[in-house]
Amino acid sequence: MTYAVKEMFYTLQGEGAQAGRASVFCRFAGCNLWNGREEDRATAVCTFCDTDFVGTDGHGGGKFATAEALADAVASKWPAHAGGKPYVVCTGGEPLLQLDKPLIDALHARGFEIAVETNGTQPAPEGLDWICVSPKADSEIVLTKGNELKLVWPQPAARPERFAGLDFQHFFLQPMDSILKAQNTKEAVAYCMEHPQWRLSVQMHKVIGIE
Ligand SMILES: C[S@@+](CC[C@H](N)C(=O)[O-])C[C@H]1O[C@@H](n2cnc3c(N)ncnc32)[C@H](O)[C@@H]1O
Ligand SMILES: Nc1nc2[nH]cc(C(=O)O)c2c(=O)[nH]1
Ligand code: SF4
Ligand SMILES: [Mg+2]
Repeated sequence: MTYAVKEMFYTLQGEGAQAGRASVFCRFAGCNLWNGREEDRATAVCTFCDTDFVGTDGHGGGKFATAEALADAVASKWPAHAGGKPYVVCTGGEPLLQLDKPLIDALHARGFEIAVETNGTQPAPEGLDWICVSPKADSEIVLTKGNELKLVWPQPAARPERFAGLDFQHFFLQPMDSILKAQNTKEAVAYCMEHPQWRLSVQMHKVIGIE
């Protein structure tokens, strides 16, 4: 299968329980909850996306004809002789529209631990090492277990209580980045203090100004 990748870069994971970890980000093109066009944002299922995932024209992006070719491109972003466990975060767009078993096998063969950032509406292939599900509005999630559930706050149609009983190791509230970010952060802090099952995820990369 051909993989469409918007961009690829080496940075620190900025969100959730793995925040601070050196990671290759592989941003797949396309999403099932928004077409990525600003004129259609208001009527999309997911209306607050902070990411351009349309096309394959970003830095390190492109169309990759095989899993081996894409895995080679990911591996080329990990610094030689870096030591540590190579880590790739598959995101998007919605990565589970494209990430499949051949790509998982090809990344594992190159020594990578594989994380995914997903909206939870697609089943996950076998073999992922870290699954972060971030539910959106009233979309139906089929991925009801994983490593972390990271809910963007506020979403009136997706309250934390709806997800608190699911089978995840970590539960995060992440303030929505919008003109109301300061207010959203205040509210998320208050919710976490009242419901200690939930922890705050600040988008660290935006605070410190890295990709
Ligand atoms: C751009 S999404 C791509 C992966 C997948 N489609 C998803 O939604 O999980 C990556 C992460 O950014 C979060 N996110 C998107 N827009 C955001 C915003 N405006 N403020 C805070 N987090 C946001 C998503 O909820 C998700 O956890
Ligand atoms: N540094 C950094 N950390 C991230 N964690 C999740 C991201 C995403 O867009 O999926 C992201 C991102 O875009 N940059
Ligand atoms: S589901 Fe993820 S990629 Fe799709 S529009 Fe929402 S935040 Fe963006
Ligand atoms: Mg991002």
